[in-house]
Amino acid sequence: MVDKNESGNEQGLKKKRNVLESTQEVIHDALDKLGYPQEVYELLKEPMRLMTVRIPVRMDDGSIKIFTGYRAQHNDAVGPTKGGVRFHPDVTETEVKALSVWMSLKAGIVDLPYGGGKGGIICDPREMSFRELERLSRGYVRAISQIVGPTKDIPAPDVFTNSQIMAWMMDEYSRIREFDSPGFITGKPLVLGGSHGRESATAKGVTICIREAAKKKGIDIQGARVVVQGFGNAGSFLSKFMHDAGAKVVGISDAYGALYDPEGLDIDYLLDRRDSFGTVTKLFKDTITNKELLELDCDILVPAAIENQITEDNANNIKASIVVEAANGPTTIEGTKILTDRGILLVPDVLASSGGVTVSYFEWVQNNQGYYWTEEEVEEKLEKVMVNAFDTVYRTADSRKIDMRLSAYMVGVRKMAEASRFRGWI
Ligand SMILES: NC(=O)C1=CN([C@@H]2O[C@H](COP(=O)(O)OP(=O)(O)OC[C@H]3O[C@@H](n4cnc5c(N)ncnc54)[C@H](O)[C@@H]3O)[C@@H](O)[C@H]2O)C=CC1
Ligand SMILES: O=C(O)CCC(=O)C(=O)O
Repeated sequence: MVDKNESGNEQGLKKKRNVLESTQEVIHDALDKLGYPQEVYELLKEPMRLMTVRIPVRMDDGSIKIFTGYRAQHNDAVGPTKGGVRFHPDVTETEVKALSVWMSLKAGIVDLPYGGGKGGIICDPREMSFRELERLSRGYVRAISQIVGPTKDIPAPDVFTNSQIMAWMMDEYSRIREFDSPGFITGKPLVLGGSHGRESATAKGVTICIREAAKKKGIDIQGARVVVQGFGNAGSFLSKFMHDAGAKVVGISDAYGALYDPEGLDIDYLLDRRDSFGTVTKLFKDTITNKELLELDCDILVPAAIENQITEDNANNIKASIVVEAANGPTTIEGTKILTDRGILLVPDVLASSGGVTVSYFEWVQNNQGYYWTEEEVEEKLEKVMVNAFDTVYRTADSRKIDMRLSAYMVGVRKMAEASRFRGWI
């Protein structure tokens, strides 16, 4: 049977089914290399729980529309599950499952007391009003309220969700439980118990990984040419950080196209003009495609949008020396192999994009203790965590002569495998 989503995008779904299968392949390899038996793989290859919900929403024109949503909880042996909620027309069950597995790996790599979770709703928020989005966000929380909570599963922002949506979700959960529950969700506005540094945390973590990878490759960030796919939360902050560090951001993109200037784009202007969904290219006539963007001549390429962007079809045309994955799952297994064989240093998603969940953890800790940190404290702690994680994954790859994705999976999977064993699950 074809796993069809609302937009009927079967081809997209086929690709996304591969996302879970690819992840399973690498987990299998990682567990094998670590000497775990097959039963550990059987436990970790899929989320332990998946909830599918149907959410009726009153639209502004008075009609009722039913949306489908998911929440996947991969493994909670280490602690409560944690991960973002995505609002996107191409969301599928398979994608959400894979995203929850990646969250477990991230938590393992940066050593957080969490397992992985992830949620998604099939919808296009770009075509919904503010109030429709509020009703959808609240409806989703009501639908999943039994399986989430500050000590069970803690959501956060992801593609096309933001701090306003987190605020509505937190408010709805607090109403259901009848007490204020800031620790139910992270990525909140500062006035509702959000953390300094969360909004830019994913990009900050990616920036640290780029800096560390550049050192390994002998590339000077000053003057390095950078291409960033996606100009939302991850991509726009990253472009700004790279620009401020003296790099030349020569290409950026959004869902509608891409901009290229070999002399460097005016990042401050683009940041000023982008909308809340990370759209900016619609303002320009002279655009290129996302496909062309990925193949531009540059030193550092950062996919910061969606899955399956670097595949066997284009990996041979990538010109960057370093690819750092801010997005989840932007490179397929085949793409990874081609880039690695070509000597391109690939810093995988589960490491590179783990700054977001790290500062989400800091936010949750602050909510739990009711004591809030300064921006400097958050930055300092994030810096330490990311440098340490990069170093561990790089050294494992180097000593075992494997690519950084496999090494990151080995680092990431170990804690949950051990925790599952101590709990007597395997
Ligand atoms: N926001 C966060 O804290 C984290 C995000 N990520 C990952 O980073 C990636 C981007 O997420 P955010 O920046 O948060 O999302 P966002 O919603 O803020 O921005 C998404 C960007 O991707 C573009 N985009 C959407 N569909 C596209 C398509 N089909 N082709 C090309 N571009 C497309 C959008 O136009 C926008 O510029 C995702 O893979 C997400 O899972 C990973 C870790 C944490
Ligand atoms: O901040 C979080 O808890 C999760 C972020 C996320 O969804 C991700 O890293 O993909």
